[in-house]
Amino acid sequence: MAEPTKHMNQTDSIVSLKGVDFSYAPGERTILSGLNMEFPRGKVVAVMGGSGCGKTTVLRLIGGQVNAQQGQVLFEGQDVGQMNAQQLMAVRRRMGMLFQFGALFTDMSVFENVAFPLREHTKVSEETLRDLVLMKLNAVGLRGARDLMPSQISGGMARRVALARAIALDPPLIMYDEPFAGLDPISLGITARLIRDMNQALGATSILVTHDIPETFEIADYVYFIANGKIAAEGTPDDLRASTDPFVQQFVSANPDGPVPFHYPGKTLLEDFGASV
Ligand SMILES: Nc1ncnc2c1ncn2[C@@H]1O[C@H](COP(=O)(O)OP(=O)(O)OP(=O)(O)O)[C@@H](O)[C@H]1O
Repeated sequence: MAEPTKHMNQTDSIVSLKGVDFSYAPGERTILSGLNMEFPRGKVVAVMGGSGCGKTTVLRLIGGQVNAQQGQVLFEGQDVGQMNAQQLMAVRRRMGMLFQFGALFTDMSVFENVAFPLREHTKVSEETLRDLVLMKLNAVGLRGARDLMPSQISGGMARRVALARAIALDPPLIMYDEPFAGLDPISLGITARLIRDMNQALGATSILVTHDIPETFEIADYVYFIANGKIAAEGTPDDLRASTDPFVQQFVSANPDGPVPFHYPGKTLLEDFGASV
């Protein structure tokens, strides 16, 4: 197993997880156990791993939607788990979030979707708001689509609108939960490139929860693999491609079986069918 955070600059992380233990309810399965992660400013960091390993849970911990039972989740040096509702609201303004499938408000135009966080959280004039929204839409190539409704645009375009909305308040941290899910290969490539470019343009830090190895390795500076509640492997995409660790190999080569088993634990074939195959 890799040593935690061995390549990371711990002194300038926007988010740090330190010895985090988490389960959804007392006595329930431990999802994360003694987890240490660093998310350095300015970087794109991917969080990968098998289905149900706790990737989205990491984002929820950072956003303060759930709290660790042990350890600390630091955002800009402050423990998110210790914040009151008002402090949480203030820090969430500094976190852009692109949810799984990037759901848009279906009864609002593309323009109004991107304007929403600005209207909610700022008191800018209509004129400034218009300029800000058009700038964000321009950045994702959809300035011309401002008056369309979500039902009139493709899935790939919707994802880009959701991205423009996530960055509307110029957050220093952007979290993406499965940003590539359900996209065709071209939209997928465009979205990946936009995530990288937005990070650069905003001087932000991006956390990317995803299953898509090729796109992720193309744009991430650093990758964590979670398994069994811990960091099973970590490194730059080049480190991981060169790794001989069977766990990393299974993911990088997309093998269905390996250290991460294909079968959910249960009865043996012999017990279920009375025969071994
Ligand atoms: N609200 C909840 N209450 C109880 N258990 C939950 C809750 N949300 C998630 N879980 C469980 O916690 C585990 C981790 O879930 P999580 O969504 O973080 O996984 P993930 O790695 O993001 O999975 P996927 O890649 O399939 O989206 C899963 O086993 C899931 O069933």
